[in-house]
Amino acid sequence: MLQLKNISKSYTTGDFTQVALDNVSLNLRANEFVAILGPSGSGKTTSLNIIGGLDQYDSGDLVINGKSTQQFSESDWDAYRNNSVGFIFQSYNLINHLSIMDNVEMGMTLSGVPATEKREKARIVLERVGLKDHMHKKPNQLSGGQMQRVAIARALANDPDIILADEPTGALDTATSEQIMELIKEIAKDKLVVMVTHNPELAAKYTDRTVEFRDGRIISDSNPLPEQKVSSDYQLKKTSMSFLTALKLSGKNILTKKWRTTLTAFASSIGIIGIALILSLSNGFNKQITNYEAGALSNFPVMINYSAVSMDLTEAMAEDPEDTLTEFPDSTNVYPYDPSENTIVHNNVITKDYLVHLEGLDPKLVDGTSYVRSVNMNILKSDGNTATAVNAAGFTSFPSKNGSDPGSYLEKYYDLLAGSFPSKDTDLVLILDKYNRLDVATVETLGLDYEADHISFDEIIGKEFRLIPNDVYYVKSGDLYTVNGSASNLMEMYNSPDAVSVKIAGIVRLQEESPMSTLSAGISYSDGLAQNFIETAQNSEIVKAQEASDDINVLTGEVFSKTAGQSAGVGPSAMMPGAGGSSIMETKEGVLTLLGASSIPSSISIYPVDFDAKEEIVAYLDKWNEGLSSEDKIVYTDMAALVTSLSGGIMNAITLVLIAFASISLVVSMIMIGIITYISVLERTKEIGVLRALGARKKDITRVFNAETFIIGSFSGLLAIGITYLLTIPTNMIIKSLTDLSNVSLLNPLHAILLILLNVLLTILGGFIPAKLAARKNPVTALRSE
Ligand SMILES: Nc1ncnc2c1ncn2[C@@H]1O[C@H](COP(=O)(O)OP(=O)(O)OP(=O)(O)O)[C@@H](O)[C@H]1O
Repeated sequence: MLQLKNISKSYTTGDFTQVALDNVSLNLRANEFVAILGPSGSGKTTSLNIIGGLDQYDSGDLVINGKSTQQFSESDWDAYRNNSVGFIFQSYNLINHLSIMDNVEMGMTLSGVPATEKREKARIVLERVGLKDHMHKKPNQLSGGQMQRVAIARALANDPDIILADEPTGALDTATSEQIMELIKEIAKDKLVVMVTHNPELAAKYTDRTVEFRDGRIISDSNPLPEQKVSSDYQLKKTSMSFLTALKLSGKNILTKKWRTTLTAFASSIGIIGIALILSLSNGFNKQITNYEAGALSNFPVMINYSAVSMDLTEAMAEDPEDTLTEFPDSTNVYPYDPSENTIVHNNVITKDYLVHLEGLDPKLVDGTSYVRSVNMNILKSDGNTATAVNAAGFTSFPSKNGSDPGSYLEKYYDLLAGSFPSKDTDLVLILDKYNRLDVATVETLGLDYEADHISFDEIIGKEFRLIPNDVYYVKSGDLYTVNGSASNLMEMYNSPDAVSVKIAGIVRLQEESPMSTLSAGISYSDGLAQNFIETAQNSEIVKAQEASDDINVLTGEVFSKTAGQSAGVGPSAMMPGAGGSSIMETKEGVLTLLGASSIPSSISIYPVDFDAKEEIVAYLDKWNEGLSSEDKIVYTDMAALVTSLSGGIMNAITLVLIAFASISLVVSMIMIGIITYISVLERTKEIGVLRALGARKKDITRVFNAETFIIGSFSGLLAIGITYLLTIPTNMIIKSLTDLSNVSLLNPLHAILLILLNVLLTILGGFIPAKLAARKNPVTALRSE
């Protein structure tokens, strides 16, 4: 039971106001077939749209089953159209990209009818309209009459109380019109059917009642119904389109324009491809750097030198760290300052306790430790007849590890070219550079022909030197000690039973795949050898004599000119045997160290097993410094950290700049998506009208277009990532040929996922305004569009 009470409706276009309905009152029975007749422009369609809730009246009231609609909200109208009204249009208004079945189901989809029930109901109504065999076709595969049957099935599917038909046979031939009218008449048996028609014969033949309009007013009614009191029990079931339905709808629409979508997706993927490539390169380079750290740089030892840079380098480089001074002042004054206050060099005083602390370091973290000891080991070599002193300045000590074979570090990183790795303290190794070169000074030390073009390994393996203990090496003459010097004496010393024989056990070279070397080429000995020498030296006569004499150098007889604290004489350069000897000889401590009285090394290098171990080692070293005054701290140098913090920072900066550039194309693609969506809105205007007529809310329309941009965004994101993965192949080939680094371009899967999400978000944003515009479209105008 439907009542139109004094309904008026007018349309204003510019200054012109057209009254479409003028105070129309009409009572309709719950079960009758009403024809609305009248000349063109008399207000027939307007009244139908108002009855169907597609258009809203200006004044009056539409009463549905006794319930006034004056207070209806937009969603009430949406629900009313969906629950209670079925529309049949002259031009069918089917959604062309959906199958017949989907078209019929749409109203039920909007009201959330479960899938199986929906399918069953659609099947029943399609059978009823005689389209059982055409269910899976698309609308454009049907004849006009069949399409109108689909429209009737759609109107019936949700079992509404009211069917509104606007010239349903207007586009059909006479025979088909009759069939359709029969169908509608049959429907009208248990429903209210209101049909607008221009054809009085059809009206007379099929309908129960004719209402005639003219100039927006009813001029005749063949079977009027007096006003009746109806109690209101009218309930509405709200509609809502799930995002999945929106996706399905837009997905099917997109399938009808595959090429356009693909091209759009490709164009909008370009920005993401740019960013993905940049990220993959930067990620790859960072990985290379990390590998480099873990490989090459992990082999960089943590060094505890006599002097170290104690402050943050950057801070030290700023001339005025407190930022209190004016640059290039106009002042006529000079400002005195003490540069030592800003000193960045820290002197480490390594003590026995510190060495004990180092012993507590977990051996699993270290490959080896090497020490620089400033002791002058008395080394002689012999050609069989004469012995000569060897300048051991070029000798280095290779890293070794407590409790392991002396050669374990070398075995890990070096190839054995001849002989064997050192297995005892008296084994020396000869380290060659990657070209198998050896500097002539070392060749000479070995007693070989340094002018020769090449020297066979055989001539080197087994070369012998002898270490002469202080008590044999130095003789007392008067109050002083001298080297037991003449040539025959040297031979005698060489043959002394106390002399320790050391031999070149093997020739080694850094492994090709090994990280870079920090050991220099030349003769290298184990720290055990130096420790043994020092142990004997500590009890030697000359050491005891020097310890007893505070101011006289027992070797030269000179008076010490400096005390230890005063001089830089105990620094590493001065402590190097043979180098800077004059300076070291100026203090008692220096001379004692040189003679082997001190077991404290001047410098320690700890070789970590890997990069993580290095972090732990550094943390362990930091522990020592806790609570110590800055002077007493032992400052280490972590070369690897210095290198990596610089390279990592630069890499990140470059990445950011490049991403900023690539982002410009993202903005462009956003605008493009906006345009494409707008075009889609224009193309789908009719569909918007149909959906609104079926009860879709404005929100649902927005959702349909958001779903469309979601699909395009996901597709273009996936496309971008796919293309990026493909592009990394040639990129890597080019980088490999240019830099010899392999697999540099490497897209992090997490970045890939984030970029896809970003792209989806941006496309939805780009299409947001057109989607909102679509939702605002007036359903009546949308339905009229072609
Ligand atoms: N959206 C609109 N904007 C402006 N005027 C409108 C609008 N819709 C309808 N009208 C006007 O309202 C009047 C009634 O239109 P309506 O479509 O109801 O007529 P009708 O009787 O259905 O005509 P026809 O038989 O030609 O379809 C007409 O003069 C029409 O121009």
